[in-house]
Amino acid sequence: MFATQKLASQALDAVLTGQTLTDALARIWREEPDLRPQQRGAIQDLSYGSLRHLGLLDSTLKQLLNKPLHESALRSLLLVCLYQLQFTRAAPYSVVDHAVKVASHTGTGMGKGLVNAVLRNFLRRRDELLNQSRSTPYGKWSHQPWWIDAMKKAYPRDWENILGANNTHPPLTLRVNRRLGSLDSAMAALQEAGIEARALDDTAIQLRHPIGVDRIPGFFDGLVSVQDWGAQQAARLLDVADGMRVLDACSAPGGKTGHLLELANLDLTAIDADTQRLARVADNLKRLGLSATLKTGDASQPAAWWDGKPFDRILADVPCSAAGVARRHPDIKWLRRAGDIVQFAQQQAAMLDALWGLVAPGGKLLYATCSIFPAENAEQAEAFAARTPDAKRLPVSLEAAADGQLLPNPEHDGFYYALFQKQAQ
Ligand SMILES: C[S@@+](CC[C@H](N)C(=O)[O-])C[C@H]1O[C@@H](n2cnc3c(N)ncnc32)[C@H](O)[C@@H]1O
Repeated sequence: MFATQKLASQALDAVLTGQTLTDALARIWREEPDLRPQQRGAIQDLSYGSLRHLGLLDSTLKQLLNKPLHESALRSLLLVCLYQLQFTRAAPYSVVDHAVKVASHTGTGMGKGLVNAVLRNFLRRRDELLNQSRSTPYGKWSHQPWWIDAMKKAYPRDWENILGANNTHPPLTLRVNRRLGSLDSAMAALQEAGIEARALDDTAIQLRHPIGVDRIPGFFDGLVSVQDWGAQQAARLLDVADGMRVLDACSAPGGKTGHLLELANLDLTAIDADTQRLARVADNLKRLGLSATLKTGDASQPAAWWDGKPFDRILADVPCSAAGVARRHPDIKWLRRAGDIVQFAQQQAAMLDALWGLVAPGGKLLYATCSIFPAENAEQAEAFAARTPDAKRLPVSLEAAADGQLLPNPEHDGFYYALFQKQAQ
């Protein structure tokens, strides 16, 4: 436990000083190549879990300290330990013993006594401390106050469900490749492998317990892909047919590119601004046995990569705050600033305007985000429709959300879709 506790604290500390959790963990895997898979799993569980419940843990730690703790490495260690004591089955004496040892190797090494006292005090006063922490929105919902306020304002009925859903473990959903099999064949393969699952519709299968892709039957042969149910709506809504010229303008890592190509024989161009991420589109298509033209490019500057031939369909799955997938990336809850939403919205508007010029008359553009902030979603779509006379807004036929806004729940992540058709002039 010594190594996992120490390295999870380092990952948490990196996020609290501004790094993404993905980058923080990647650095740890690089620097500690000898970690066993089980240890890696434990480090992930501890760092993800601590970030999920950070508001509660932080509020509790503040009560246990007589004065603010400026040594950030020590503070992160205590937060991870409180997470272990409250949310895992680790034996309390072992958590405390290891934490004291980690503290002697952490920062100035002066925190051993403090760690021991704080953790033992927590064990003695747990209920009283947690009740007090949960009496504030920050402690109760483990989100930044501006985020909580924004959700209350945007979703007066649903905000508590949304914040609660953001703190749960995300579901793992598969998309059946209908070119290579059927829902029934995929369900049968799962059953044979002893993996409990249920169908969400005629293509999506949710596993009861998330597992690694190496254990999913048919994954490496392209029979199924991992894709949230909410994300699976994009390719359906775009309504593609054989022979169409299609642009996937922000394509990496290629989840929706692959789905589009599974649904019809398309002349598809996949763009992404990030060349390294674009390589993942190539990998995904290879696994599925599908192909597209891949180009590194900026969706808001098509002059640099467009050949001048209009597209029948464009998917604009734009970069966004990712607030709808916060449970998959709990660091987002702490790294985002309110001003980021405004910046994302400006970038998205520029992309929409630039891409609209590439749509053929009668063609369609689907605007998509994995956000739940209205500035990136409904307000963005309304503003675009208002300033674009030849854009006709089409209804999105989503059972789960007539207005195109899916909110995170046990079945799917938070997503937004708005569909526009270009009117012939
Ligand atoms: C939401 S992700 C796309 C997910 C992808 N459509 C899928 O389903 O797998 C947004 C992508 O936009 C890319 N991106 C960011 N800025 C961009 C820009 N100016 N032009 C094109 N792509 C951009 C990012 O690199 C990222 O891969």
